[in-house]
Amino acid sequence: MKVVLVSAVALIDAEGRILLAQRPEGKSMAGLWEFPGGKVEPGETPEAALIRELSEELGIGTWSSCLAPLTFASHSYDDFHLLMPLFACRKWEGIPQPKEGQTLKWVRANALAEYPMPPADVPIVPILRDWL
Ligand SMILES: Nc1nc2c([nH]c(=O)n2[C@@H]2O[C@H](COP(=O)(O)OP(=O)(O)OP(=O)(O)O)[C@@H](O)[C@H]2O)c(=O)[nH]1
Repeated sequence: MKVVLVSAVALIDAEGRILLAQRPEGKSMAGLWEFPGGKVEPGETPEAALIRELSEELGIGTWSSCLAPLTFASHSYDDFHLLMPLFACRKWEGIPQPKEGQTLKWVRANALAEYPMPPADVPIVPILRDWL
């Protein structure tokens, strides 16, 4: 089984809400809500991949020093095994914009369960809720 490393982040605003992005039509798992992030390229650190993805997907900037390791997902899909570190981040520059056709939503921790997420993300939700 191919292990795919994806770096993701819980961006947390001043009111303690978390940013979710809804996958657009035409992509795998369209309509599901996920944490911003994406695949780590060869030679890239998870932190660098996330900083790159946040710029590409949301048009915001952040720093490795502002990415705190929180938990991870390890989940077998049909065609690959996802290993996804999840960082927490409370500090960035700019305002998140949907630059890749996603829908963005700031969600309170206790409302996360109302947003259908990829199966890999489901065990993360209670961890995040307890931590916040
Ligand atoms: N960014 C992100 N990806 C996630 C989450 N949960 C989850 O299973 N994934 C999976 O991790 C992979 C992330 O890849 P990506 O963001 O770089 O690429 P992509 O959406 O174009 O994916 P694709 O290769 O399925 O079209 C996707 O297969 C996505 O479905 C999550 O919370 N955030």
